[in-house]
This record gives sequence, C-alpha cells and structure tokens, in this order.
Amino acid sequence: MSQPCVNIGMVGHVDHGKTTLVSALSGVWTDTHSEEMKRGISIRLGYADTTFRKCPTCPEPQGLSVAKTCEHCGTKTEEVRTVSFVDSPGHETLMATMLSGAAIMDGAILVIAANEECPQPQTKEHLMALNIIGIKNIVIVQNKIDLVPKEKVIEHYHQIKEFVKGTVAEDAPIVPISAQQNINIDVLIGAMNEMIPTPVQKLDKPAHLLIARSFDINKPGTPIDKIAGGVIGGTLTAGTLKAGDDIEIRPGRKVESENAVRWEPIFTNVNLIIAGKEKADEATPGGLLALGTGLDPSITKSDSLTGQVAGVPGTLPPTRDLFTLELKLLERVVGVSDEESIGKIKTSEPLMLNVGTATTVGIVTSAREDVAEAKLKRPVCAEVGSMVAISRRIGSRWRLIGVGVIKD
Ligand SMILES: Nc1nc2c(ncn2[C@@H]2O[C@H](COP(=O)(O)OP(=O)(O)OP(=O)(O)O)[C@@H](O)[C@H]2O)c(=O)[nH]1
Repeated sequence: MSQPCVNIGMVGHVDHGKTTLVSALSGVWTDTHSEEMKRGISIRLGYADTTFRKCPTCPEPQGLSVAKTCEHCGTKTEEVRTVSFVDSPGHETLMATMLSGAAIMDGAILVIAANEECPQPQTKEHLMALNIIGIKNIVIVQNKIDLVPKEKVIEHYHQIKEFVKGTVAEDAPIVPISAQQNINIDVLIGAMNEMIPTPVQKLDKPAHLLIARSFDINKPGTPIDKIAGGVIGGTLTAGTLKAGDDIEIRPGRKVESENAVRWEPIFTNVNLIIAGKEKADEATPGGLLALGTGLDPSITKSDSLTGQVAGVPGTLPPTRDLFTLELKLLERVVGVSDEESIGKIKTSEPLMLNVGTATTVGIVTSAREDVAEAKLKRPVCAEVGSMVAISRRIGSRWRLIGVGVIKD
C-alpha cells in the first residue's frame, strides 16, 4: 500500500448491519465461515480493505468516495488514504472476540440500527469496551434508515444523543445511512476521514505484531495462497518488517513433559507480506497485514496463534502466567437488562482477561480494593503498563466489569 493505513473497527449490537456496512464501504464481504452462515451472525473478526479516493479535477467542495472513477466527470480518482476495517461480532457471547478486535482499532464506527430502540445491550457494552480500551475516535452510524419513517429517525437520533451523554462518544458525529441501499455512504466516509486520523507511526522501535488471526493457508485466489508456510495476520504496533526478516512468536508453543507444562517461543522468518490486498516489500504500523512465514501450517491453522505477539527476536515483552493488576472497576454491569452493581473481586474467582488480542482466564489468588493478582490458565506476552479488560461470569456469560493495568 502506498499510503499510511488506519484500522477502523465496526462495533455494535448483533444484526445492526456492521458486516453489510463493511461490504458497502469496501466492495467485499468480510470473511464468512460456514458456521456463521448457519447461525446468521458473525463469529470471528472479519477484515476488509479499501481506499478513500478523490477526483483530481472536479472543483471543491468534492467529497471522498471509494469509487475508482469520478461520478461527475468520469476522471480516474486518486488515492487519499487506505483503510482496513475490523468487523467485530455483535452477539453477547462473543465479547472476547470483540475485545481482541478492539485492541487493534485506531478508531471505530458504532453501528446502531434505527429500527430498534437505542441503546440495545451490546450497543452499550461495545461503547463501554471502547471507553475502557481508550478508543476515542468514534463515528456513530444510524443504520437501516430505509426501514423507518423520517420522524422515527429523528426520534432515534435523540435517543442516541441521550445515550452517549457523558461517554467517550458524546461529541461523535451521528450519520444516518442505509448500508444496504447505499444511502449517505459518502457522508460517512467524510466523517470517518475527519474523525479518525492515521496513527503516528512508531518506526524507530523494533517490530511488534499483535496476532489477530492465523491460518494454515489463505483463501484460494489471494496472493498468499501460493506459499507453503503458515500465515499470521494482525497489526504492527511499532517498527517495520521486511520479507526475509527473522521473527520470534511468544508465548509460542505449549510443551508438555511428564508433570510440567511450559511455553517455548517459536522462531521463524517472514517470506511474504500482504498489506491490504497487495504484496508489499515492507510492513509498517497501521493497517492489517498477512504474513507468510516459514512455519509448518499445522502450527498456524484455525487461529491457533491468535492472541500471541510476533516481532524482532529478543525484543518481545515477557511471557507472563501471573498478573498483578491495578483495578478500575465499573459501577454497574452493562450489556444486560438488569444492570446490577459490580461487587468486589474475590479470591478464587475466575476472570476473563483480554490484553492486546489475547484472551485468557485468570484465577484470582489475592484481591484488595484496587489491586488483584491472578494466575493465568494460558500465559500471555504483555508489557508492564498494558491495559487488561476484565470480565466476570454472570449467569452464563462473561460480562465486562472493568479494566486493570499490569504492574510489575
Ligand atoms: N433494510 C436494511 N437492512 C439492512 C441494512 N443493513 C443491514 N441490513 C440487514 O440486517 C441484517 C444484519 O446485517 P449484518 O450486516 O449481518 O449485521 P451485523 O451487525 O454484522 O451482525 P453481527 O456481526 O452478527 O453482529 C442482514 O439481513 C442485512 O441484510 C440496511 O441498511 N437496511
């Protein structure tokens, strides 16, 4: 990709139109899996790339679009910015996946369907997650306006305004659209372009990649299906990678011997870089990458490396199987109809912990008012100071209850 890239997340309640909107913006359907087809909901993170473009000859004001030729004068449009969309699932059982996706978002579109009362439970829970993870660049989309009369759209707009009062999205623009009928998509592109800047590229640090997906091979027909090794996908938080570079992956591989279990880092090399849909010589932070590696595909298949970190050998954060967390708990549980208050964290209770793209369960070994220690069932590679989203099992679901910062 020739332009610096930004990762924009699609978040919001189930069936509000996230995947449809990604498709309207990028012209491609994000990954669809057979299980998703059966259940009719998104289960895993989906990805799609597009380019915001501008006509070089039409007079101002002329908005951005994704069209390759100008609809007014037919001139070939020019690239302004490349964008990767991270499509997260909206179902309440899939919060862990949403949180992994949020770790690699530079900004987000909160999709809210205009034909339902606002807020729906995961509209609230996803906004809270953005808040906790610190994603401030947000655009709100009022989708499916083709299904309701204008007065209802206005009433719904006021419901959204009331709902976001006092949250990180208080001043976010609200764009009424129909993803399915392609209404107001150009206005949305303009709002995204303004609200979601390309992140500052930290090129002078060693390369670190948060792994969000891993595959044995990519889909047939894509450039990466021609290589033999396993594929990892994710986003670089810092540094650059070139084809041929050596990489280390942590925590790596689980090794079981006699009575002990340990995790060994994996060492391999990058043999192909795909940024967006194109083969690239170099990968930089921002945007989603697929890296062909020298790994045996059995190591990368079925997202088995999701949540791990890859980077320059010897520079990765330590692998931890114990967290000491400085806590900041929410007042009430969100994402449920009955919003009970959140009690203190107790010793021996299991917590779901999300850090970067990793999800693990930790058993609390000690807990005070504002600090808790948890022994992790599956270790993670994480820096001191990293934010950890904390969820507690309430009924049959994990519910977001707060955030912790890793202490040494
Ligand atoms: N009428 C109308 N239907 C829409 C619109 N956008 C999406 N839909 C429909 O709403 C349904 C759900 O859309 P999806 O895009 O799958 O919703 P989603 O938010 O990605 O769902 P999950 O990822 O499972 O949470 C589908 O049947 C879409 O065709 C719209 O603008 N108008």
